[in-house]
Amino acid sequence: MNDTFLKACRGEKTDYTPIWIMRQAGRYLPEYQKVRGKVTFLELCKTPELCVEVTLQPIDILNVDAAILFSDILIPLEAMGTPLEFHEGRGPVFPEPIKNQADLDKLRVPDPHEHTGFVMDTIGLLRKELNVPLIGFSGAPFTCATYMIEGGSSKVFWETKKMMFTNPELFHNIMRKITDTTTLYLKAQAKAGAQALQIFDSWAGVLAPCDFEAFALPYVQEIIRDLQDTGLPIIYFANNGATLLELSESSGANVLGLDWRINIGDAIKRLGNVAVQGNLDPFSLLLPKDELKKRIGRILDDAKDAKGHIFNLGHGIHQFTPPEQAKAAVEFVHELSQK
Ligand SMILES: Cc1c2[nH]c(c1CCC(=O)O)Cc1[nH]c(c(CCC(=O)O)c1C)Cc1[nH]c(c(CCC(=O)O)c1C)Cc1[nH]c(c(C)c1CCC(=O)O)C2
Repeated sequence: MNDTFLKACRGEKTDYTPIWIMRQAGRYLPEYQKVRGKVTFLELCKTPELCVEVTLQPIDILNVDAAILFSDILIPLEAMGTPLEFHEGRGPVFPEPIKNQADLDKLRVPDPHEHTGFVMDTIGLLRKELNVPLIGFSGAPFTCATYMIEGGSSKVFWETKKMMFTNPELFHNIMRKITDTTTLYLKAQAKAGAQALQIFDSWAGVLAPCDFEAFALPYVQEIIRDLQDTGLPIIYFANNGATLLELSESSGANVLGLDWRINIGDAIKRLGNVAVQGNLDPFSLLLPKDELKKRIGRILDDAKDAKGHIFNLGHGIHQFTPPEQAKAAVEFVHELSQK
């Protein structure tokens, strides 16, 4: 069992810097495309045997030090009772976005086994196959709320911010229900066998620090507090969150994910007793190999004083990235960080 990733999460000494890649299972891999060609994305997410297959693909192909459950942050939201669709080229769509309290009242806090049993089944199956740790995950309540309020992806978050500022009570009621759902969902993943949990706050960076503190952070803090009895390391990734670093640390997470917009050494100087994960710009995988290697070396060097460093990209790998570049990056991290 390769436990380098878990050691780094806990801030323990490791023989080398572990690496995994956000969205490491996905469309940039022809092996994924082949499985995905036979089913829709949601069918894939709901078929444990196929989820196991695509979760394992990058472990073998890239030689990464951790696996991440194949699923999506929107799966538990659909389980709350709101229809979810994925449209080719447009991403996720919630055709019935939450507009008022009556819309919210129609949604439940789902039992994770009854409504998302396929996720727990996938975790159980994966643990029998894996020789690296398995990361479970969810979205953070704010990021989840944006999808349910906007009805899908957004650039300006008009509906979300309008609700925050003109009907904060409804906004907080939505956050309450998503938080209760998320806590139960992550606890169930821990019980099913996940060995670390990552909370993705992809859109946290669109908030002013004061609004992040008032509308988003308390719910993340609550989830992390309620997960303490699982004993699992928790990774909190607030994308575009360089201005939110100190607040993010107060989430109580063991590890903070960093995007590429901040120098990792500067981030570490601002933080206390927390490990960091990141932070190579996903697009720098397109650099010629010698330059890619130099960049990786610089990040490893800048992170040398970290309480623990897990190498990763600063956000998900782009779908047109050549897989051999990702493979080379993993090799460079392992080679350059060898103690
Ligand atoms: C915001 C968000 C989503 N999903 C996720 C986030 C947070 C991370 C981030 O900020 O990138 C998280 C996610 N989505 C997926 C995983 C699987 C595990 C892994 O990282 O390998 C994880 C961890 C699979 C997926 N989730 C999705 C795909 C592509 C679906 C396909 O095969 O067509 C995959 C592999 C679809 C998805 N799912 C989501 C969107 C916006 C989209 C469409 C955009 C796109 O197509 O890239 C919501």
